[in-house]
Amino acid sequence: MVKVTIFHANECDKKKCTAIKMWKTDKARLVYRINQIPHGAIVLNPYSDYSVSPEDHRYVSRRGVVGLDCSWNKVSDSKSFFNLSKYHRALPFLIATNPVNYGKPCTLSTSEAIAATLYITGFKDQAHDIMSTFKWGHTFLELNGELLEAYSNAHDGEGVVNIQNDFLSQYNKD
Ligand SMILES: C[S@@+](CC[C@H](N)C(=O)[O-])C[C@H]1O[C@@H](n2cnc3c(N)ncnc32)[C@H](O)[C@@H]1O
Repeated sequence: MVKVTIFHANECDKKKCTAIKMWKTDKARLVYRINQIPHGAIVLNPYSDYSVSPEDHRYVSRRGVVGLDCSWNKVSDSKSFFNLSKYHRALPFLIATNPVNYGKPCTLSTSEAIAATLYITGFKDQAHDIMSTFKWGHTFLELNGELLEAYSNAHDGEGVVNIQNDFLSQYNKD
């Protein structure tokens, strides 16, 4: 089982916060201090130049994955948080299905971002288990199913980005 940690910035509407729901259902540990973040874990940073890929399997399995649950309005102020880990990663193109950002590309909830990371790095059962907590969770895995599967079969980050770019150029043609 992959260790899932979420740094909670206390900026959310608690009723809608997917991190709190993951904590309540024992799917994640919530932390409020930076020194509680496990060293060497993969930190999910939408602005990273490096993509999550199957090559991260080893780090995810040994050290876990970390999300930053903060407001999207403040996420660009969080560079110092994201720079804490050498292993910060962005997710490739995926579409959110959570009620707050339904249909938006790349603006995923913390739970969607963590589930997608687990899926791509080879922990598919845990990804399904996390999404099963949310009414809309199965839609996230279904709508993004082909892309997630293709990303999970890539060799490395470059391979993931190539799959994303091929998909987007095809999509823009149609
Ligand atoms: C900005 S918070 C918003 C949380 C939202 N309030 C909730 O309840 O889930 C979402 C977090 O998920 C991760 N995340 C979302 N989309 C991502 C992406 N495209 N690439 C990398 N991480 C992403 C990041 O850790 C980001 O800080």
